[in-house]
Amino acid sequence: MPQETTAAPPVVKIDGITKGFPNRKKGFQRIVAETNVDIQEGEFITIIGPSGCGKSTILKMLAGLESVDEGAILLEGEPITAPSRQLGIVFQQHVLLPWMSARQNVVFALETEPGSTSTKEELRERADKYLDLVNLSHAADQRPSQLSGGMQQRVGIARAFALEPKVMLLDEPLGALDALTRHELQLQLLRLCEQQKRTFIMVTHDVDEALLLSDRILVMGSGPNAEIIHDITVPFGRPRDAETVEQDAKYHELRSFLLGSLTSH
Ligand SMILES: Nc1ncnc2c1ncn2[C@@H]1O[C@H](COP(=O)(O)OP(=O)(O)OP(=O)(O)O)[C@@H](O)[C@H]1O
Repeated sequence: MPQETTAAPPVVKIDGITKGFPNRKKGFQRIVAETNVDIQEGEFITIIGPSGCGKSTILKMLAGLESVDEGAILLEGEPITAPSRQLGIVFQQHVLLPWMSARQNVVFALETEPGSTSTKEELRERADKYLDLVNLSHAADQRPSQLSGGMQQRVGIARAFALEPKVMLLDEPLGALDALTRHELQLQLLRLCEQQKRTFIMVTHDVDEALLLSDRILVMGSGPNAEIIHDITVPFGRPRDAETVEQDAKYHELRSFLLGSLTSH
């Protein structure tokens, strides 16, 4: 008898979605063409594409912050129609409460989580665990004004991760940082993601960041009515380190391919 192999059901299924917006000249303009993607639990997916092609729009639909026009996005088989605690978001810029310390900012997010039954002490421990994971234990008692931009971003990342969502959505999470801080945080994010074994969907403009962090890279063509033109499996094993990845011939091949596909559209 032939053995039947059944793939695990995807944690996220983007099932025939399209999306457009009202447009002053045309009445309505479709921004995202019909899109189908299956994402397995534990995968790190990156979406790249030319400016304005609809990357953030797709992420907002995944977050339940924007509705789909056609099709559906399913999280473990259930349509995403509103934000939920299963879907964490890290934006380019974090709004931290300026009168609270780094730790209090994380604890506050945990306290306001619906249905939380944890004690103050447990929440504080969880906050400290995630601040430690982003190397910020030493700054836990400092307020945002006492922290650098990179440190503030790390508090934002710790806060989102501490909520322990099933899927973490990252919209240009390191986009506002200088090159050196950005590279440091890429390495930290790589370690954090490999430890966490969660599902990640990230939007970035940075091809190197995409190659370092992802298992799959979805390349969008230019809009309007943009489609995913490539779905690339990144061939580097895990755990990864930047030096080994950057020395791999396949890295340079993929990098040129990705840069070429971004500039040719
Ligand atoms: N709420 C909205 N109303 C009208 N048009 C919108 C809305 N949100 C996005 N758009 C339009 O949809 C298109 C895609 O926007 P989106 O922000 O998703 O692109 P992007 O690929 O993330 O761009 P970038 O790389 O520059 O951040 C743009 O033309 C934008 O003006």
